[in-house]
Amino acid sequence: MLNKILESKKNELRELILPEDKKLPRYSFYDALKSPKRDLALIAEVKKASPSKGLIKENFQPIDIALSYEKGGADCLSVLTDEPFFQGKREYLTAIKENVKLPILRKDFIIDHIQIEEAKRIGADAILLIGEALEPTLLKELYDHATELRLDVLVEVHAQDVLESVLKVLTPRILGVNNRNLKTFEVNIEQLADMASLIPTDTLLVSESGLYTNEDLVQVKKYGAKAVLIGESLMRKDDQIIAIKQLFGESVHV
Ligand SMILES: O=P(O)(O)OC[C@@H](O)[C@@H](O)c1c[nH]c2ccccc12
Repeated sequence: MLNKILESKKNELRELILPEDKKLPRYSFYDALKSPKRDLALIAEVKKASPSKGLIKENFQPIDIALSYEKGGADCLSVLTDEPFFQGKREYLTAIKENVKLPILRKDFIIDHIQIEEAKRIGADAILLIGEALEPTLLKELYDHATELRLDVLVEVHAQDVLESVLKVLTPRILGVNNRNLKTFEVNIEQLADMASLIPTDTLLVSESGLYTNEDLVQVKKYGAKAVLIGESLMRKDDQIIAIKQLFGESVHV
């Protein structure tokens, strides 16, 4: 699946026209994760569909979802902009930026410098770079480019050997371990425990994907995660404010 997505992305980029720079406000993704509202920072994802789950949200209202995430005390947002596989749109990100004051991660498959410029113009505060999708040299070049544009970078890896090769070329300020294998879609939370000892002490560790319950959060925190990135389990609920509170084990009065 990952290879299929990357092939399609290459074709998409041939036709990419850069949007105008809307000069939207910028917020620090890193700072928000560094001083979270709870003992574990939350990056809440605005996600309509995925290749593994199909349509996740009927009657998808991206701005309403993002506003509820903000009210529920999310620290940052992640917004899918990939269209063919996740039914995302870059317009969703811009519309959310215009309505919500939280730092936003652009969730897409970035393989080229032009997408970094695009991310900045549409109002992203941070981008995602996936270790499994990029040669280490290109990963480093894209990382440096984003940093020059003052975008934060979430470097994501799934496998331990990929983590090792990434760490040879750079020390990311924020590192995400994706519990989901993007090739097989299998989820494994425990593998974070084995990888945690390899992560540099100054790097902020994010546990991504497949987190559904408060027990899951307690577990990844024990493994050293300082933040979690959650989409599906929040999106599936009718009320995202209640969904966040339940996930964090807080009492909900209805
Ligand atoms: O919906 P979940 O299982 O809570 O996962 C969210 C997020 O981690 C997932 O959407 C994701 C992680 N890495 C990605 C890379 C591309 C697209 C999507 C992703």
